[in-house]
Amino acid sequence: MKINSAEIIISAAKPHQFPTGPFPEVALSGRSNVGKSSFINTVLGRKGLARISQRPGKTQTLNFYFINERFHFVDVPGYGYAKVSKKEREAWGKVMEVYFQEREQLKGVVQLIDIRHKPTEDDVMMYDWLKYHNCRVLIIATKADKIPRGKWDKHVKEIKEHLEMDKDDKVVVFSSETGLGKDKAWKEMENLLFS
Ligand SMILES: Nc1nc2c(ncn2[C@@H]2O[C@H](COP(=O)(O)OP(=O)(O)OP(=O)(O)O)[C@@H](O)[C@H]2O)c(=O)[nH]1
Ligand SMILES: [Mg+2]
Repeated sequence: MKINSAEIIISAAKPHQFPTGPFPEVALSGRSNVGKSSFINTVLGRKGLARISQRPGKTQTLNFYFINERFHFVDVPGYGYAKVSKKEREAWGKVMEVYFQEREQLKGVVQLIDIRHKPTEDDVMMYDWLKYHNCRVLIIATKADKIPRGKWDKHVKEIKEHLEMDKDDKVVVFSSETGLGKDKAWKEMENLLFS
């Protein structure tokens, strides 16, 4: 996809701040530090657009990016970050629930998983929860530059098995470092957004 324009339009802390336009959107989900913001920057070819955290758990709002005046990317705070207080976690849980359950513009979720490790309990819970709510999910197996190419297939197979993935959901091997998988990721995201 050719990117003509990409800008952040709002960092929303509450549902009433979500943009109300008719544009379709995909949300990025995944553990803290897995590489969601990096993924956004890489696929858009905009280096500093989404902030890359030095400290995990930094993204504490739903960040809406408006692309080509046609669709949204939504950067969602990472789960599995222990240093956030229980109260904060619960408040966030509510915002997220409203978002994933009620957002009509949401056409699919891109869930990032670190290709090096088996999906964590949090990863499995998130995937199950999304499936329970009938979301279409694209799995991005990211940080592929960190393991040898010869191991990719085996790790992808493990991800599929651990998540007990739907036959219809796809896995794309990806690296924000090298740009590997960018075209495939776009093909699948366009499919979610526009079909
Ligand atoms: N080698 C390598 N490093 C990556 C890749 N993607 C992200 N990183 C690094 O992983 C760290 C976390 O990346 P972020 O994009 O900030 O992760 P995030 O999921 O947005 O994190 P939160 O916003 O805290 O949930 C950064 O140091 C990135 O440079 C990748 O594909 N390969
Ligand atoms: Mg982030």
